[in-house]
Amino acid sequence: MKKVGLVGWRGMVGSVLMQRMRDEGDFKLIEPVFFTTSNVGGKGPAEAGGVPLKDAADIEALKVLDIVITCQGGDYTKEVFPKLRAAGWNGYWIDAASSLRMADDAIIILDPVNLDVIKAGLSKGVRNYIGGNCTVSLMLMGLGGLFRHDLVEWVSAMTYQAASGAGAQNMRELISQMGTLHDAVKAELADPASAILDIDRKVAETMRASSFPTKNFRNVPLAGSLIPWIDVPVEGGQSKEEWKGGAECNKILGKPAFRSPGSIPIDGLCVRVGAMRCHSQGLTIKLKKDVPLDEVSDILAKANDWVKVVPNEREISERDLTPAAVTGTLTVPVGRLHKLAMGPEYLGAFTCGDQLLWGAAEPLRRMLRILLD
Ligand SMILES: NC(=O)C1=CN([C@@H]2O[C@H](COP(=O)(O)OP(=O)(O)OC[C@H]3O[C@@H](n4cnc5c(N)ncnc54)[C@H](OP(=O)(O)O)[C@@H]3O)[C@@H](O)[C@H]2O)C=CC1
Ligand SMILES: N[C@@H](CC(=O)OP(=O)(O)O)C(=O)O
Repeated sequence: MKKVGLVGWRGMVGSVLMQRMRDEGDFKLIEPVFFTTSNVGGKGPAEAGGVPLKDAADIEALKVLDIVITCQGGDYTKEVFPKLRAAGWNGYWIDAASSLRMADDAIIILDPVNLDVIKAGLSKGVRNYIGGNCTVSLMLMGLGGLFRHDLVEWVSAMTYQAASGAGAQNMRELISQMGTLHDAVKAELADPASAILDIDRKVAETMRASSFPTKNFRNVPLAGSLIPWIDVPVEGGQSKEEWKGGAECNKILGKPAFRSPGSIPIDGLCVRVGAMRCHSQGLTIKLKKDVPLDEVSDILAKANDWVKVVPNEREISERDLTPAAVTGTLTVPVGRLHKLAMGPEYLGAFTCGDQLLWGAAEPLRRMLRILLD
């Protein structure tokens, strides 16, 4: 049995990964070894079999492993990965963090979309397999069929990203904000005769007050508002989250580097909204030719087992194409499919997916299974 080290297993992404591995029986196929950065010698999960947690910075302890899966974060990767390779370790490194994604000796993993790229990497001896950015992975899970059929000239993605993408503390803060807003107008809400503009004014005053809980969202409200910037600025007016759309999508698809000849232009604006853990995206897709809508639906629906085409009708879109419907599931609905006013090659679409499942944990455990097969 392969010895598999798990680092970051108790964090938010790690906990989702652990649950999925339990659900799919992955632990029966491996000898798991659990690590920690904060509690060496402490008690691991049930799967640790009573073996105390090992030090995640201990290169000697990591060196004996066949595979390391880490959800610990980029700082851990930057610190430990180079030392482990420098010590001669030749195992497989599977990572949720972005640090190594664009490295020449790393493959970005999303096997329902790029199993061919992963297999080519394995046969070339690539040892580093990195989960993609959540927004990118969810877009490709939804639209993979159009890319596979080489129908896409370019894509503009306007995103509606959940609090979970910013971390566990941000999810808590979003709920605190919601509660604080409700508390501020509780009495007025209970009185059907109260004026809505008074309620609105009080809500606005509350979210602008210095006492409003905003520490984790860089001192701005999210509940009742939105944040039109995600991650650090990069060149050309983009945020890094927006840059990842082009850079990572092309790499996942095995295309030339973003902005070089043969790559697919993918760009847009990334926005944080008050959803909990599902990222949504409104997409404008320039097709290479006028493909009839029924063909588009068919191509999308057949691309993988998780994508679900939602008919472009009001009730079913309101019900099925939302974070509330999708959260906690692996289903990636894609809908609002229609040709846009710009012309028959311009396709409008909307998709939504759980950013902790396909956006983070699921590609990692599936890569493990590919290595075990
Ligand atoms: N959040 C997201 O949406 C995505 C995150 N990622 C990547 O995954 C990495 C981890 O993200 P995420 O899981 O959100 O980070 P978390 O902050 O939830 O967990 C990271 C680590 O923090 C430590 N930790 C400290 N206090 C606690 C606590 N109270 N509960 C749980 N863990 C605690 C744990 O390490 P220890 O047990 O060693 O103390 C844990 O492994 C990110 O840095 C990013 O690189 C990738 C895709 C999406
Ligand atoms: N940046 C993403 C979450 C994330 O962790 O992305 P990445 O894995 O590319 O660092 C968000 O805020 O929604």
